[in-house]
Amino acid sequence: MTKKEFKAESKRLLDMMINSIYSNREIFLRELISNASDAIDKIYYKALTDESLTFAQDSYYIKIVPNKDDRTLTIIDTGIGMTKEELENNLGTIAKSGSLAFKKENEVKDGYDIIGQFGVGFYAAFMVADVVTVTTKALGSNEAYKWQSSGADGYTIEPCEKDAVGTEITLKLKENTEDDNYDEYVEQHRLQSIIKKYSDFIRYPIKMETTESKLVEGTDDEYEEVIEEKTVNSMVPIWRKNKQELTDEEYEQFYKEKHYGFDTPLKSIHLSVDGTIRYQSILYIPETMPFDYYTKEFEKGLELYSNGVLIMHKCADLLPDHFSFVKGMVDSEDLSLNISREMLQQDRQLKLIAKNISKKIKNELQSLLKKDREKYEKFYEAFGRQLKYGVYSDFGANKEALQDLLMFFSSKEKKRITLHEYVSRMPEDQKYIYYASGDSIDRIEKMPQTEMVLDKGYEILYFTEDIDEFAIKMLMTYSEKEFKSVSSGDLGIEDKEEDNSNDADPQEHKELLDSMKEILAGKVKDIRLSKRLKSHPVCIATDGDITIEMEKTLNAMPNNQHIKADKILEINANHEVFHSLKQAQEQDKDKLALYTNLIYNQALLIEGLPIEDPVSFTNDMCKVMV
Ligand SMILES: Nc1ncnc2c1ncn2[C@@H]1O[C@H](COP(=O)(O)OP(=O)(O)OP(=O)(O)O)[C@@H](O)[C@H]1O
Repeated sequence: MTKKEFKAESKRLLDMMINSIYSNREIFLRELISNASDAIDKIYYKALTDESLTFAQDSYYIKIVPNKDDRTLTIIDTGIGMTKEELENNLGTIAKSGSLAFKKENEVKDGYDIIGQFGVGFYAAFMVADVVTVTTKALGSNEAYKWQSSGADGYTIEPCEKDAVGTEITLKLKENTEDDNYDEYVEQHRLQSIIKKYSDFIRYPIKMETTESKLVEGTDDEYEEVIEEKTVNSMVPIWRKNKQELTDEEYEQFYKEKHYGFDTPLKSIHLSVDGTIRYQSILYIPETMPFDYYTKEFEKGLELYSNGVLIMHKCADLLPDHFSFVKGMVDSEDLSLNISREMLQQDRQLKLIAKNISKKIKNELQSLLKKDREKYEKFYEAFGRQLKYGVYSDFGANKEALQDLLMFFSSKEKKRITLHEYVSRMPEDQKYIYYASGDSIDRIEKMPQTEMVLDKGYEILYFTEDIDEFAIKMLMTYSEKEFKSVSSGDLGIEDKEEDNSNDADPQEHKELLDSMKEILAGKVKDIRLSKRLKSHPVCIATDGDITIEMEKTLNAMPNNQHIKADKILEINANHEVFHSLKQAQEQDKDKLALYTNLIYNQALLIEGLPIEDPVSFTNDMCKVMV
């Protein structure tokens, strides 16, 4: 049996390459600039082993020359150039990467890493150009060649004149159509912004003539157009610099330049990891919440670079949702990119980096909490809610990692404290971590249910956000202590023997409680004598897992399932109101119904719950007054 080779329809292949690989046309410039940078790198590598060569970094550059009249864009480099044979091989064969071959031959190391690997980037030029002309002179050669192609039809190669070693690629831009404007690729500002976006950290200067309007010397209102050659890229990626050499101002400057936010970041984290996967990263904890943070429009993610070239603007997979506020970038030379560089071929490396980054962020936040409380509180004010979501979501998968970053307002301290701080000062006889939920600190402070817990000298955490109780339910315990709502049926507080002020006998008042239960049938699950009330006559407690605040939150959700908390009406047997109830029970059943309804509605009001029938409530009030 003879084995046959596959044939390829090269015209169709080229057409597919040009039109299907990239989703964004502007990246043609990134590809050509990366090739130019690779070509210069190759001289650098050659110079390492060839003593007759010296590599003077300053003499190498890339130049972008737009020509509006001819509608051409030329990319010039002072790199290694190509011989006639290399032109044939590299630009005449699709998917042949001279750069990859070079990398393998020269065992490229030490950070000057060559970008090209697939042998397709060059053809991106045909996304914007009808005709591409390459003139090139290889290092060490006296001959120069011109390669020209209009795409699928093939190419020509002929000798030409060129003094300097290097390559010049001229694109004759396509004609504009109704939908597409190609003129933008000869516009100075547009080109500058594409270079800044993708190629800002190419190691060699990318030069361009720029026209700027400047004040004429000696005048104060006369301007003239000045043409200057400028380097438009920053060249040295700040993340490749040594941490010790960088100042806070430089990190802040980078944050602003990259438009990560308008604020001044609270903290920057600079990572340089050289493990199973190598990467560098600069991360920021912003100071203020972006205006769209809690909207559908907000996109989390970090910038992803491969060898200093931007691959993805917002790589969401690098950040877990609970740290979605983090801004910054990651650069790695170890990513397996797909052919368009728009995606990654496998996400194992990305997962590793993401895991690593997530750990670092957590550690940095923890150290901020320890070392700079004020800053941490500022951070928590803006993004604490997201951490609580993090505890709750994914069925609590991250709760352990996040629990020590949480803070809640304390009844004792009158400011936010951590769970660790709470537990570490719990009196020995205190079994639970107590919390009270309500709309605001003010309201919670006035809640009758807190009386007994406070009286015992126990601290209460105030929950004012709807997510709080859900997060805590997911956490279940902290340091082996369970959480308990001050409104829950059983507070788990044992009365000291001498304190029997709340020890009224329920049996003794059974008849009254039963009559009241009948009056409030369907509204409350039970009526009990309270152990927690001191000065207030009445409150609502709950049995079971659903508390009043949770009921409110669940019922405010779009898929409202009318979930109800099991409400218990608690009455303070030591309060004068209780005696009035007792009297009414004995003398006037209508009065008992009136009083019972009144105190029930009062309890609802205190909880911030709506009164079912406000008109009959006010009528009842009037009846008491007249
Ligand atoms: N400006 C240049 N100077 C010298 N050689 C070049 C230049 N541009 C391209 N080449 C050669 O042509 C080859 C093919 O380039 P092309 O951009 O298609 O692929 P690549 O850069 O190797 O890989 P990738 O598709 O990953 O960018 C390169 O590998 C390189 O050998």
